[in-house]
Amino acid sequence: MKTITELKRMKTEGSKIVMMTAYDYPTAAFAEKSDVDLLLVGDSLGMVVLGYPSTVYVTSEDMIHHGKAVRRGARDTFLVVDLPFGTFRGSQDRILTEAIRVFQETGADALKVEGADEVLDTIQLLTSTGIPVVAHLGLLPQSASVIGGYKVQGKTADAARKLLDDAKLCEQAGACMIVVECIPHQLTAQLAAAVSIPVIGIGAGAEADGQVLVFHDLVKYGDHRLPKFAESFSDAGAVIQDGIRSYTNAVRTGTFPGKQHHFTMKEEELMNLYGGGSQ
Ligand SMILES: Nc1nc(=O)c2c([nH]1)NC[C@@H]1CN(c3ccc(C(=O)N[C@@H](CCC(=O)O)C(=O)O)cc3)CN21
Ligand SMILES: CC(C)C(=O)C(=O)O
Ligand SMILES: [Mg+2]
Repeated sequence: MKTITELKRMKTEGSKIVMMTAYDYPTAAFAEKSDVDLLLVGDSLGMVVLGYPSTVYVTSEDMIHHGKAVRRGARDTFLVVDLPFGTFRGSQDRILTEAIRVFQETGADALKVEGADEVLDTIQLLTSTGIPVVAHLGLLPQSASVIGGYKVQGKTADAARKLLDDAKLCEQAGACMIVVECIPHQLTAQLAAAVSIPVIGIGAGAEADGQVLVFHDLVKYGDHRLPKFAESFSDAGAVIQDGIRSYTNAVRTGTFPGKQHHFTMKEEELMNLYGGGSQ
């Protein structure tokens, strides 16, 4: 497993860090086999797996349920789990109780929280408790209703300056990594240079220290529209559709099940059955 120290060295050496989301056991196992550096159990699971219209309906129970499955599939990959909407605000007691529960029950290596400002205290609190924290800046899906949708962030000099300040403050608060979402690529370059912790981008250009993509986007699994920044590297949706169509066809035309799928009763038992069985 890549440790934080190794991920930091990758940043310095300029070797790109590969991260993807996973929400279940087989996907996690595939990712580990494919030598993915970091796995994220994103709260995006609410949208791509559970069918909610946004991530705000996701609960800690959801994150724990999927986090445990991913951990079982990838025991040797650095695992980040999102803290869902509303769980890292409020009293320190409440935040700690929630975070400790998710951290312990999933066996995650780090937890991710969206935002800076008031969230900086959370980053500090969790880090000082012994929970590594990944910060998340730029487009914050949990605040989409406030921002007015999924829009590119940091496009003006003022907004960019604020994001640069936030990134430094997240590092100072103890964050071990930063995910930046939907920001101009030039700003990503500046951000990555401004902090010594890895900056992982999504919709943030090639200048980030690494990239993260949602699993369902990168293999095209589902009927959702791909965000503009996403790329699908295979067409799992089409393969799955084909498979299901072939299955329905085979059942209806009688080609499945075939002889090779049959279980067979011994001839002698069959005779007993026809003959009325034991007398
Ligand atoms: N399938 C999926 N992929 C993701 O990357 C993802 C989710 N879901 N759900 C949670 C968040 C939300 N994300 C999103 C979703 C959509 C856009 C999007 O549609 N953006 C516009 C650009 C907006 C602009 O130009 O200002 C686009 O056209 O892609 C961006 C981020 C990223 N995350
Ligand atoms: C888009 C990534 C960074 C995320 O937070 C998620 O998948 O929930
Ligand atoms: Mg998320």
